Amino acid sequence: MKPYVISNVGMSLDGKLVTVGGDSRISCEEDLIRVHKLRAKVDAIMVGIGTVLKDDPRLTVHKIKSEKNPIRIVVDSSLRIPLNARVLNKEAKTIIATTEKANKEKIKALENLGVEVIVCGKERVDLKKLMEILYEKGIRSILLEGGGTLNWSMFKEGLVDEVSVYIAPMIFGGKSVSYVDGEGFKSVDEAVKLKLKNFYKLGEGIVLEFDVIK
Ligand SMILES: NC(=O)c1ccc[n+]([C@@H]2O[C@H](COP(=O)([O-])OP(=O)(O)OC[C@H]3O[C@@H](n4cnc5c(N)ncnc54)[C@H](O)[C@@H]3O)[C@@H](O)[C@H]2O)c1
Ligand SMILES: Nc1nc(=O)c(N)c(NC[C@H](O)[C@H](O)[C@H](O)COP(=O)(O)O)[nH]1
Repeated sequence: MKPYVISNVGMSLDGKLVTVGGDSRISCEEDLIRVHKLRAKVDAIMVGIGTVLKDDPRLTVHKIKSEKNPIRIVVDSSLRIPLNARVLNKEAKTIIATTEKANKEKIKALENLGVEVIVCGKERVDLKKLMEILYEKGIRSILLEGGGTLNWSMFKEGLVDEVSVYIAPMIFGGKSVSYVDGEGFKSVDEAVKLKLKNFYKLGEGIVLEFDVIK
């Protein structure tokens, strides 16, 4: 058994999550409210360490009123997370998923901050195993916020159930982080297939919502 996973991003029309210059101001204010309503509905929010290192996100519900904050999950193979990262603050519970490569002292330092460290995987975090562990902990829904590398692994492993994307009316061009990176599928047959279930204008952009066809 695994939690229900919703993948959400804000992306440019050409599918990028950030410009080649590292600027990721993509979602309009209305979309950020939509994202925080999503955050308020799920048990946990999950990102890769690349996102933490670039954005230093809080991963809490702060754009709308909410009684609780979801659990924050960071996938971080070699525990590169800085101890002063905002996602480690006291505003919500945080789980770091890492691998056997992780430095034991760093694990202790994180646990001293009240962070739960889950070791699962040798080189990279074993995401299938992680989903089972999180389900056993009572987590039934996860908002996967990216970035492109973690999104690839989650789609590749068939762990994503729903997709919602905000497409901003912008073209970034260049080779920067896209919605789903990684090695990619070789053929259309292998590609993840989606069923469009809703779409609507939001601010200057458009939101598309899909179910993943399993
Ligand atoms: N616009 C948006 O909606 C949005 C959302 C999230 C992130 N971003 C942007 O995306 C960029 C970060 O994306 P990224 O791809 O560099 O990093 P990422 O956030 O996807 O983190 C990837 C890292 O997670 C770790 N990891 C451990 N186990 C893994 C596994 N099994 N599979 C994959 N990764 C695993 C690895 O260290 C890997 O490098 C940043 O620039 C951020 O601003 C944008
Ligand atoms: N949906 C979305 N649209 C964006 O334009 C953007 N840059 C992100 N980025 C995802 C990142 O993980 C964090 O959502 C932001 O960096 C905000 O972080 P906060 O948790 O609000 O501090 N996500």
